[in-house]
Amino acid sequence: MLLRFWKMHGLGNDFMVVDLVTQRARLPAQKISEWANRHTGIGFDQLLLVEPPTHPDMDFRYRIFNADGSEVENCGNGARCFARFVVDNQLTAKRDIRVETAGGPMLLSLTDDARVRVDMGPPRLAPAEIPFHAEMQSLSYEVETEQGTVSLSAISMGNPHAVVMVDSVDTAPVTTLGPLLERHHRFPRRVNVGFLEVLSTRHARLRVFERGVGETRACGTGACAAAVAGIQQGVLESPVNIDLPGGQLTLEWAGEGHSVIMTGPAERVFEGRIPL
Ligand SMILES: N[C@H](CCC[C@H](N)C(=O)O)C(=O)O
Repeated sequence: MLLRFWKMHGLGNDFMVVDLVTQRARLPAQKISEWANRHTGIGFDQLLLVEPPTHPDMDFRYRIFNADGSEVENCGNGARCFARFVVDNQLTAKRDIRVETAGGPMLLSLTDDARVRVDMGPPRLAPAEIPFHAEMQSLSYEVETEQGTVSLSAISMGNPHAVVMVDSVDTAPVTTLGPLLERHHRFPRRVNVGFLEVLSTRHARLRVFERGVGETRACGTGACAAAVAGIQQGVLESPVNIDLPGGQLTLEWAGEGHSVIMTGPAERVFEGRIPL
């Protein structure tokens, strides 16, 4: 069969998006990493699947696979593209779309200025929920690595994030410390690693070494985790604009127990079909 898909991106974090509501297909795991290859495949950071919901109060099931084929709990940039995809493909007439993910429910809303607003749900801060090995919950943790002791925040947006404060993202050790922390034994399910430079209480820069991918042009859940870490430590205030290499996201968070709200763009690049 030929599988229909859209190539999309959110601030350069790019996706293959597949409708499994009107198409019936089983996608073998090894196909994902083949298709993700930027030279011999389609090329993407993540594969996003649009599926019928398993819960009656949800509109869709939203599944996410990294380029290495690993299935993960959440993808923020992908959520905005998911909303654009299901509306533009007439899979829903709604403008507020409830999706179930492995990391919990989210509400996706198309805004008047063609951006997408996502209620990402509340961050999880308890070490066991991240998961992260620590004696007790803290705003930041000291983690021993081959490059010395690193101070970081550990936060889950359904998927695990480490946030490292840096003086400049331009000189941050993304390609050396990123992989060391991604696979650090204290993160038993690996971790996404964000490097956060605070410019003012309402503005910051961020680079992310993503679990299962490497550095991406943007990471939505990473921006959420960075905003939570900065607000908790009193160096950022809500709402905060975070500049990633691919562009800017706006994050809002009213504090522990409240959802993180992320707003940003979602673009379609092309439509395609691939033999399956
Ligand atoms: N690499 C992430 C999944 C994609 C997250 C990112 N693309 C986003 O926009 O949130 C993980 O393994 O948890």
